[in-house]
Amino acid sequence: MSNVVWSIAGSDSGGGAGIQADLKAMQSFDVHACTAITALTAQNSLGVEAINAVSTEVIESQLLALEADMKASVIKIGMLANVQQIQLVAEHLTRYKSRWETPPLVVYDPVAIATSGDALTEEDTVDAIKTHLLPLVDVITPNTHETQILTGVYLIGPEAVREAGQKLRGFGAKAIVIKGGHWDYPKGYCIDYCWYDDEEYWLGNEAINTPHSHGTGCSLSSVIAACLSKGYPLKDAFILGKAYINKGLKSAIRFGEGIGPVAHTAFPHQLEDYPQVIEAGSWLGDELDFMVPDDYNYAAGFSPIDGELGLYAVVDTIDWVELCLKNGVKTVQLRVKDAQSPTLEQDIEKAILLGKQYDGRVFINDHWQLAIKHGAYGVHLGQEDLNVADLHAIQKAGLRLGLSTHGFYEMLRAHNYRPSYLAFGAIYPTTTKDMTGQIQGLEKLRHFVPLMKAHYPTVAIGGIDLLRASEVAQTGVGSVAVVRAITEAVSPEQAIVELKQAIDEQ
Ligand SMILES: Cc1ncc(COP(=O)(O)OP(=O)(O)O)c(N)n1
Ligand SMILES: Cc1ncsc1CCOP(=O)(O)O
Ligand SMILES: [Mg+2]
Repeated sequence: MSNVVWSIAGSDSGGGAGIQADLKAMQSFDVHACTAITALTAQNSLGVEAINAVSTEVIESQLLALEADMKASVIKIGMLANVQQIQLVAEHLTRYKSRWETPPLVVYDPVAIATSGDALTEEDTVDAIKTHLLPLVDVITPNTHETQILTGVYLIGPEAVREAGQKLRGFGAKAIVIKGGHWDYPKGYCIDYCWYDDEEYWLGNEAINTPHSHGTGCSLSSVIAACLSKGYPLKDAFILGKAYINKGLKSAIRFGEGIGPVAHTAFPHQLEDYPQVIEAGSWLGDELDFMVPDDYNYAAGFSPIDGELGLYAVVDTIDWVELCLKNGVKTVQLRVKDAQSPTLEQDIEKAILLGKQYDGRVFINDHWQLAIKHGAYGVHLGQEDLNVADLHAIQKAGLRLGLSTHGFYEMLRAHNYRPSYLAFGAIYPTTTKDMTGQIQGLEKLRHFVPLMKAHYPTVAIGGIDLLRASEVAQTGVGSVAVVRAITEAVSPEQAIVELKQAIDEQ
């Protein structure tokens, strides 16, 4: 995918919102932003004095120039000043979607200007948006006010938010992000909602108390567009957008007499800036009336691990466990995927004993009941296991808990459980496990590590061989987990020595 993103939006002479905000936000996420300007607004920190719509001819000339040479992977749309502009943009999007070899994703932030020219309050404008534009939109990002204008639903609680989302889908938008910045429910919190592919995602954090929030909507949707262009799934783009805005609000300052703009900083690497993933049973989940499942079983705060995990061998037999421990691997996981294996329990028991004999940390994958029964050092679980494993029992037995994460949403979900370590993957393609659509790459690992390293031991896994081990270790990740780099090596003993050298483990 190309990292070219277009912003079709209005210029804000005050530099805080519109095209100006879009360019800064996209720059922070390292994509190239092109623009097609729809209106020249005259505004400052005190308000909008005029909206000077650009003619459809001039907009079209910008779009044609970009199309000829700099096609976008994602197109972000902001202010459209009148029905003619909406129709023109819809016509062009229709062509891009049907003719381009890689059709662009469309992110639409329906801007309602609050003073003169109130773009979204004209009935024919709203009708044109619903009829012409929304069927072409992949992600719509309205705030509370814009959601109410487009759907007629007043957002008085989570059910109303879901209903509004459903209406927007009914108009054709494929995915919905409803921004809760003006919602104040529960009091003092900012809650945002995302829906796509039949799943809903809720994020929340304490509201950040600043008047200087001009341009947050434009910036959030621009970050979402940039992250989609970089290949992040929407739930991760949503998280990163929120974290970027939170970080920007904390350092926002005024430049005129009125409301200052949200600050544009950089990729958010402080966990404190990130929102919470809201799950059923949590305090925020209760406030939002989320249904708590019958087998609800939440526990947080698992036994800590002293230091980093270093070279981490993930193997499927007792012989491999023994070979690794004997050759100085200090972290080993027994990963038996055949739950019907007749020797399962005896293998787990033996692996745990070997761990004690060689003073190694032996984790058991999946089979947490047997891990507890035989007193393992720890268990490793996936995200789906969080819904079914008895986390209380694992915690009470003092076992360490390692959790898999594939992206930023899962990372924050895992953080709700305060596990003993976090694994991130798959870094590269692998043949050991089907990781289709979940390859993270080194760039995302470079963001994961600084974000989580201060809070957890970190592990990178997936497709890591001897050649790649040092570039992975250079990200600062505390552990490199491998299967084939050891089990398919000509000399596994030699591979262990070389892998340890590559990750600089003494
Ligand atoms: C260190 C480490 N990281 C990730 C995984 C994957 O675990 P999971 O998501 O539970 O998938 P399976 O391994 O069960 O297929 C792991 N095992 N170890
Ligand atoms: C279990 C697992 N989880 C994510 S990738 C992976 C397999 C890693 O195997 P390899 O090191 O052979 O690529
Ligand atoms: Mg597992």
